[in-house]
Amino acid sequence: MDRVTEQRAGPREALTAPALEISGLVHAYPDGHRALRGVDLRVEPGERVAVLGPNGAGKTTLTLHLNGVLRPASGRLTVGGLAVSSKNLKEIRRRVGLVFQDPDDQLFMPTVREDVAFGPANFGVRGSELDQRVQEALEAVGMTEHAQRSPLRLSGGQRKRVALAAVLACRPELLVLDEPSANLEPVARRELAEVLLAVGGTTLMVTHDLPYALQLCPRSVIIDDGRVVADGPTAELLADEELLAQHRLELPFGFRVP
Ligand SMILES: Nc1ncnc2c1ncn2[C@@H]1O[C@H](COP(=O)(O)OP(=O)(O)OP(=O)(O)O)[C@@H](O)[C@H]1O
Repeated sequence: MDRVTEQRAGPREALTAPALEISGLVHAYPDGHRALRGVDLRVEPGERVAVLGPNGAGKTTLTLHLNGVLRPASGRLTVGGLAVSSKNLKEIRRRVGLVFQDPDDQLFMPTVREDVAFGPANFGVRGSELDQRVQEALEAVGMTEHAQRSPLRLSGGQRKRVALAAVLACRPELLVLDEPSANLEPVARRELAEVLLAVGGTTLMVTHDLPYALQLCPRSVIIDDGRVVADGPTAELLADEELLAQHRLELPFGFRVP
């Protein structure tokens, strides 16, 4: 590991389960490629953590383990103290809300409302509670007035908001976002940042957008070649030019970490 900066001061509460704990996670794809080579990561409740790293580092592979889409070759993951395993999969999927990079992978119902209701309905939420969850999630992302429209007719930024609302309506304990700012125009990118800051909660955000990581996530981890190579305050990691260069990370031209 190039560098590990301990972000949290003081003794840890031994009795409080971490929001996410990953130890020794190894993943090999069927062709034998080892995309994760022993990842360790602990995220406390309420933390917002950016996952940074070059193309092919293993970031998406990591996120797909968090709700059991991929199974590890070895290692262990827990979410709120519960092991990610086939017997716990339903509860793990209730706890972990994964927002994919491309909202088209997530939205498939005739209307926005039905898309946002789909997840909680699938977890058994019905009637007035379902209505309330849908309404709250649409309000949180500023899409209430579009509830009856087809997701197909929305802009890319609006579709991203609906995909986020669909996950928020499930009230996940851990929100996982894969490239939330990708393909967004500057205004939509800023508006989504405002939504994410207002939503709060424990969040893991994979991104190549380093200023976005700085704005939204006090802590970042850098993954390269299937391993965590740095973990610390985002401002400190992004101010370390040598560290960034070593892992093919680059701030936009002229951007200075305040
Ligand atoms: N289905 C697959 N079969 C074999 N190898 C794969 C598969 N999917 C991904 N890989 C490989 O695993 C490694 C990690 O890929 P992953 O998509 O997790 O990286 P990433 O960090 O998310 O990259 P990017 O920033 O480009 O999205 C890469 O070398 C990739 O080629």
